[in-house]
Amino acid sequence: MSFLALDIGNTRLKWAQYASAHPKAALLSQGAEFLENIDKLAEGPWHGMPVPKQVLGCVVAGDTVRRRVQEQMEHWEVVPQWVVASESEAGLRNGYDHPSRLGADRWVAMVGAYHRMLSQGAPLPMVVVMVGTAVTVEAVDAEGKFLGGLILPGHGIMLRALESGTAGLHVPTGEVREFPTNTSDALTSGGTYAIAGAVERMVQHVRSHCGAEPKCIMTGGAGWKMAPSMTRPFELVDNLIFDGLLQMAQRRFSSVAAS
Ligand SMILES: Nc1ncnc2c1ncn2[C@@H]1O[C@H](COP(=O)(O)OP(=O)(O)O)[C@@H](O)[C@H]1O
Ligand SMILES: CC(C)(COP(=O)(O)O)[C@@H](O)C(=O)NCCC(=O)O
Ligand SMILES: [K+]
Repeated sequence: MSFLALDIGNTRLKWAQYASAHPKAALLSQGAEFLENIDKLAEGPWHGMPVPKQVLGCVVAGDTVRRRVQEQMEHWEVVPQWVVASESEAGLRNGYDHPSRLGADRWVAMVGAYHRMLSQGAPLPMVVVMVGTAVTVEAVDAEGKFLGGLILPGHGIMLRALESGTAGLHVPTGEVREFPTNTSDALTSGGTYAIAGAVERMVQHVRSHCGAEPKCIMTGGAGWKMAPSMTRPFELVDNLIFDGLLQMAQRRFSSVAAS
């Protein structure tokens, strides 16, 4: 009866198995694999897993990776569904010029964030930050309209770009400091505050556009690294994408999920 949620980013595949396709369903098992290890899912972490009844995922790592993951599910005879961002789904409306060109992970994370915010009280505008390979900073109004968002390089990409574009920046990872006094700390702090600064600008944009203080919510594999350096309180959520996939799955599979 179980439901398998998949979040395939540019660095890692994250998976979570739930008792059913419902936001309140019990989490049965979960894991994460770097993309170089995804060809061993069936013989590794997924070996002996009860056959899921439904699979819903989002993938931004390209068609080859998606096919490699599908191969790991062939013995299950379940047809996975992959989210494509649309004009509207699960209470969200998509303000992108070309809605389907919005990264599926961004769309799903916003759905998760929106329902989380609604469950906590009166509707508020939101800033949704996802810190993964790349960093995305989304603006959503209190009615669930995605207004637009920023894409920035993540920590790793920023460091690699600086290393490859200069002669003198090959140093170990440093600490975040207000006034860095060595190259390692200068690089680490520069990247962290570049992200924090971009987020702060988006908070200002949302506040003046919506006329209300936004709820700020952050997720992604490197979210914990950013949390202490933000200029305002952020709710750090383990995986907004799984929350969003459960919301979408409940609506997409409702007739079967009820049985
Ligand atoms: N235990 C960890 N394993 C992998 N990446 C981690 C870990 N902790 C932090 N990270 C950071 O998180 C980023 C990957 O986050 P993730 O959400 O998996 O990205 P994506 O969704 O783009 O694949 C990496 O850039 C890495 O710096
Ligand atoms: C922005 C992203 C690269 C983020 O990827 P991630 O860091 O999650 O691996 C991904 O959402 C993507 O490829 N988006 C398509 C372009 C867009 O959203 O405009
Ligand atoms: K991601």
